[in-house]
This record gives sequence, C-alpha cells and structure tokens, in this order.
Amino acid sequence: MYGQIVRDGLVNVTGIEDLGLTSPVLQRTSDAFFKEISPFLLHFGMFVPTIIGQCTPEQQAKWLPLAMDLKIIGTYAQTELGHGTFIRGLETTATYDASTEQFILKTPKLSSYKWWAGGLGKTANHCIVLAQLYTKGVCHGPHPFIVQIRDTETHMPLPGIKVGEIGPKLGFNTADNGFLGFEDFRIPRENLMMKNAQVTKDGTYVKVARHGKLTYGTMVFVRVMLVSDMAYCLAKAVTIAVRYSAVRRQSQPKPDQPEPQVLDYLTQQHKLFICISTAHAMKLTSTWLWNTFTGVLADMRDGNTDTLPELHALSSCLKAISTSDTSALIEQCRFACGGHGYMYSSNLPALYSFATATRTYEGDYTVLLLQTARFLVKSWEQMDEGKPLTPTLAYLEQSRNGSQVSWDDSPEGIVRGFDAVAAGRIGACVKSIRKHINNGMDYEDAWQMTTVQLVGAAEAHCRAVICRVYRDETARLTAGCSPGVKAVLDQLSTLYLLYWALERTGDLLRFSSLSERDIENLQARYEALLLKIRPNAVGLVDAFDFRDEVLMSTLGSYDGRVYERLMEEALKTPLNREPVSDSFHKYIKPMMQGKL
Ligand SMILES: CCCCCCCCCCCCCCCCCC(=O)SCCNC(=O)CCNC(=O)[C@H](O)C(C)(C)COP(=O)(O)OP(=O)(O)OC[C@H]1O[C@@H](n2cnc3c(N)ncnc32)[C@H](O)[C@@H]1OP(=O)(O)O
Ligand SMILES: Cc1cc2nc3c(=O)[nH]c(=O)nc-3n(C[C@H](O)[C@H](O)[C@H](O)COP(=O)(O)OP(=O)(O)OC[C@H]3O[C@@H](n4cnc5c(N)ncnc54)[C@H](O)[C@@H]3O)c2cc1C
Repeated sequence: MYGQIVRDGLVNVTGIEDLGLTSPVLQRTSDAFFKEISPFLLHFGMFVPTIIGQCTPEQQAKWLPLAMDLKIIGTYAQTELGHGTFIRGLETTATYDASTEQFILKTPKLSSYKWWAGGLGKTANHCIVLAQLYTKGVCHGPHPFIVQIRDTETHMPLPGIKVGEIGPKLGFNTADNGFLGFEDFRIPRENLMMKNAQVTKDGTYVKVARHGKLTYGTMVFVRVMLVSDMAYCLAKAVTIAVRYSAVRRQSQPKPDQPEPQVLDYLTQQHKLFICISTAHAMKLTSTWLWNTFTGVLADMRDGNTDTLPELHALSSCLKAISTSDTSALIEQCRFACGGHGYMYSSNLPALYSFATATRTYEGDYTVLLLQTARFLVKSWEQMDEGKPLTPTLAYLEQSRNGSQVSWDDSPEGIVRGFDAVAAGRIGACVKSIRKHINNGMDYEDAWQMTTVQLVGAAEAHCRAVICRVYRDETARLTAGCSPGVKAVLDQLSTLYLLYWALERTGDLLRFSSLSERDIENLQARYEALLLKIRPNAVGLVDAFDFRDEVLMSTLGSYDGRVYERLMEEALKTPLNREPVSDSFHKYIKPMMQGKL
C-alpha cells in the first residue's frame, strides 16, 4: 500500500486520498475527538507529506510505514527564534563528517534554536529539521533531515538534544509548539532527505532536483490545503452566527410589533451573508487550486517544471487572502453574535484564534503576497517583450493599449472589472519601479519603494482569480441542478461580486468607466439581494451539514436551544462548584473587615 503512495513530485495526492486522509476528513474527525488543535496536526499535516515529497523511494520504504502506523510521531521544525520568513537565513547547521558517514547537527547560538514546531514540545519523538548543509567546507543552503529527538520507550530527550514547550499563545494551546537545540548531535548520512539533493559517502554533494525550490514543496502543499481549510472554518463560524441570529431577538424598530429576529436587520445580513458566500467561493477556489496543483505534479513527473512558478504565485496569494479574509469574517461573525459571541462556549473565539494564526504560519501574509507580486511583475515584463502569458494572467492582454475598460454591471462584466483593476494595479507597480530606476535607484530599492503598491496589486490579482473561478465553477456545477438551487447559488456568487465591487469602488473608478450612478445602482442591487437571500439563510448554513459535535457551540447547535445551553455551560464552570469560594474567607471578608 505504501508503495502506491509515493511517486515523483511534491506529494502523491492520489495516494493520500486513497488513505482517506484528505484535509476535511482529518479535520472533521479530529475536531470531534480532540475538541482543540491536535498535537498530531504536524505529524499528518507536514511530517508525513515531507517524507512523501522529499525522500527517495528507499527512504520512504523505511520511514513511511513507521509514520503512517504512528510507530513514530513527527513534526516539522524549520522556523528558528531568529528567522521564520527568510529560510535561506536559517542558522542550524548540518556538517557532514565523511569519517563516520554522519551529519553533525549544531545550534550555534540562541537565535538558531528551532522554535514553533507543533507537537515538538511534548508529543513528537522525531522531527524534520531544516538545516544549512555543509560538506567539504561548502555550504549548500537549507536541506531537510529526519532526526530522532526522544527515546521511543522512555520519551526522554536523547543526549545532545535540548527540547521543550514554548509557552501559552493566543490559540493553539493544545498543540505543544516547541523549541529544539542541538549540541553536536550526530545522525546517519541516510537521514538527509535525498529526493532533491544527495551527499555521497565521501561527502560529494549531488543536486538531483530539476528546480531549485523543490525543498519548499511541503509548504506549497500545505498552503494549497489551507485554502479549503479556511472555507471549512468560515462555514462553521457562519453556521453558528446565522443560527444564533435566527434565535436572537432584539429591539423594537416598529411600535406595537414584536422584537424581530436579529437576522432580519439588513446590517446583520450584510455582516453574515458575505460569510456564506465567501465560504463557497473559497471551497470552489480551493478545489480548482487543488486541480492546478495535481496538474503541476503530473507535469513534474514528466520532467517539466515550467508550471511551478505560476502554482507558487497562485498558492501564495490564495493562502494569504483566504486566511486573512477568513480571520476577518470569523471576527465579524463574533461581532454579529453580540456579547454571547465572546463566550468561549460559542466556539467563535477558538475558531478565530485558529484562523488568525494561519495568516502568519506557513508564510506571512505580506511576504506571500510579495512572492506573488514578483511573478506578476515578471509576467508584465515578459508581456512587454512579446512573450506569451500564463493562463491566470491572460487578462493582462486587455491592458496592453492602456485604455480604460468600459463598465458593465452584469456579473461577467464585474469579473472583467476586477481583471481591469488587477491589470491596472500591476501596471502601476511596473511604472513605479521603472520611474525609481530612471531616477537612479537600483532595482532592489525601486522594488522596496513599490512594495505597498505591490501587496495591493497581488491582492487585486487574487481577488480577480477568486471572482472568476467562483463564477465559472458555480455555473459549471449547477448546470444540471434544479432551477431553485441554481438561483440561490447564483445569488450567492453575485453577492460576492457586488460586495467586493462596493469595497473597491476607488479602484474601479480608477481603472474602469464606473460612474457614481453605477455605484448607486450596485448598492441598490446589493441591498435587494440581501433580502432575497434572507429566507434561505438558515437552510444555506444547515446545508454545510455540521454535526453539533463538530460545531461545539452553545449558540450554533441545530436545535436552537441557545439560552439553555449557555446556562448549562455556565453551571459547569469550576467557579460554580461551591456557592462561596475560599477566596471570600481568605481575602474578601478580611478586606471588608479592614483586617488586610
Ligand atoms: C497523509 C497526509 C495528510 C495530509 C493532511 C493535510 C492537512 C493540511 C493542513 C495542515 C496544517 C498544518 C499546520 C501547519 C502549521 C504551521 C507550519 C509552519 O509554519 S512551517 C514553516 C513555514 N514557513 C514559511 O512558510 C516560510 C516562508 N518563507 C518562504 O517560503 C521563503 O523564504 C520565501 C518564498 C519567502 C523566499 O524564499 P527564497 O529562497 O529567499 O526565495 P526568493 O524570494 O529569493 O525567490 C527566488 C525564486 O524562488 C521562487 N520561489 C520561492 N518559493 C518557491 C516555491 N515554494 N516554489 C517555487 N518557486 C519558489 C521565487 O518565486 C523566485 O523566483 P524568480 O522570481 O527568481 O523566478
Ligand atoms: C501557531 C503557529 C504555528 C507554527 N507552527 C510552525 C511549525 O510547526 N513549524 C515551523 O517551522 N514553524 C511554525 N510556525 C512559524 C511560522 O511559520 C512563522 O512564524 C511564519 O512563517 C512567519 O515568520 P516569522 O515569525 O519569522 O515572521 P517575520 O518574518 O519576522 O515577520 C515579522 C513582520 O515582518 C514582515 N516581513 C518579514 N519579511 C519581510 C519582507 N521580506 N518584506 C516585507 N515584510 C517582511 C512580516 O510581514 C511581518 O509583518 C508557526 C507559527 C505559528 C504562529
């Protein structure tokens, strides 16, 4: 079975699916079991995929069965105290000693300690360590090694290993994120993960990979996975908030009428329906991205890495935007639940603290958008040289003549409007870089001076991609559906377009012929659409089909017994075990009596 899992490329996706270990499955079962973040997340999320993606078949035959059967528990230790983003700046060294055929791992200084790896603090006994590979006195950059750090019987750290937990965080507190240092710790030569680069017994370094960045493969894989994970988290949050908003009644807008469900307020619909729509947008975009990813893997199996840069650009911006939108929208769901949304038992704080971490880990938001921007600017320059554009950038063609795009308020027209914004913003960045260079700056400084605009351009590109994919995929997938389903899903994707068009009126005024009257028109359509979606809102979140055990929310359970569940949970809190707590007799009473 394991033989089937492993093929060329970053990860053999088919094999993972055969094992039933796709992200949603893992998430759904682990959510119900663990309730919090699992300390095994990194084992399945990065340790196993890195073995699949970075090992030779012989190495996989050794490590994969052990890892899959949980005979060993692993994690992924790349980030250090001093460096996370800048991988080439990592300081841990792995120096080859040909006399013993071993690598010597060393943590030269405090800033070189591995920091953050999930499960490292208490759970893992193995880990993948990224270290600067030295052989014959030459540094070949960061490479992945498999390292045993704890005894599998006693779980004690092995001699030469300094390991521990990093302490409380905003979230992820059950993930035992850890630190790790090495004091001349020796591992066999074979523990270098040798799919992309090898060191022979005599210490000769042999580069095998067809592309310099294949060592970063697991990160690309996880970034792709995170987009669907964000759709899943947001769907959970909005299920909670919409169900609660149907139960909650507040205020009296019209005298002599009952208090309305808060879901009937247009402002509440504005907060929540974009979350339903975005969850669908992300789910469909993530499936499309997954298909792009598997296509690139297939190309790479045929020896072609030409499509990798576009995948890197896409996975970077989609990871950045999906995690950032999801954190903001989950927080919006919490606001939509008023005070009760702040209760831990609503599950919204946990969902938020999970989502906001994803904006940072696996590549910080700004850093990843700048990676995408690099690809966008390069593509623009290639277009100027008359070279062909990649499929996701075909829209740049329309900007060639520099004329403004005429505004068309049909959904397809709005998608073209977002293309025009993206093209306009990329073009503006190229112009800015060139202006700085003409004024005597070198390229790196000109780039730096343009980075605020470059982040905006990458966001605009990503938004254009999401809008197009959402629209196209909705049309494709609903082709055979009943008219009712088709109409509702069409409303949701139209809502996404109208919402973002209204958020980006400045850009659309700049790069299309949008007028003030068009904006009024968009606003009116948007408000009318909210009212149309309202009757289906609860049905739409029920359709996400979360079991109460997975949702784990006093506010969002299917039966709507919100107040009963809040009281049940309140009564469980340890502070309610005794009617009078010890602190009254020890401190409060003496204070009241002036004895303190
Ligand atoms: C059985 C399986 C079960 C499966 C379950 C699945 C479950 C899924 C969910 C799992 C959740 C796991 C939880 C994870 C917890 C967090 C883990 C971490 O954070 S871990 C820690 C995560 N840490 C991070 O994410 C650190 C973020 N930092 C980085 O990634 C890099 O340092 C960098 C990309 C920013 C720069 O790298 P640098 O080497 O300085 O590169 P330059 O900038 O100088 O660019 C040079 C050229 O390279 C190009 N290129 C670059 N990358 C790639 C690529 N990947 N590819 C292709 N190309 C790439 C670039 O475009 C450029 O091209 P050109 O223009 O010359 O043509
Ligand atoms: C919950 C959690 C779990 C994690 N799990 C793991 C794990 O299992 N394994 C692991 O190896 N790591 C893990 N990490 C580490 C994570 O991958 C890094 O924190 C992340 O990649 C960001 O890097 P950094 O912390 O160095 O941020 P920094 O790069 O120091 O970022 C600080 C600021 O500087 C900015 N910045 C940095 N570089 C640039 C640039 N070139 N241009 C413009 N701005 C820049 C950033 O945008 C940010 O605003 C985890 C982190 C968290 C929060």
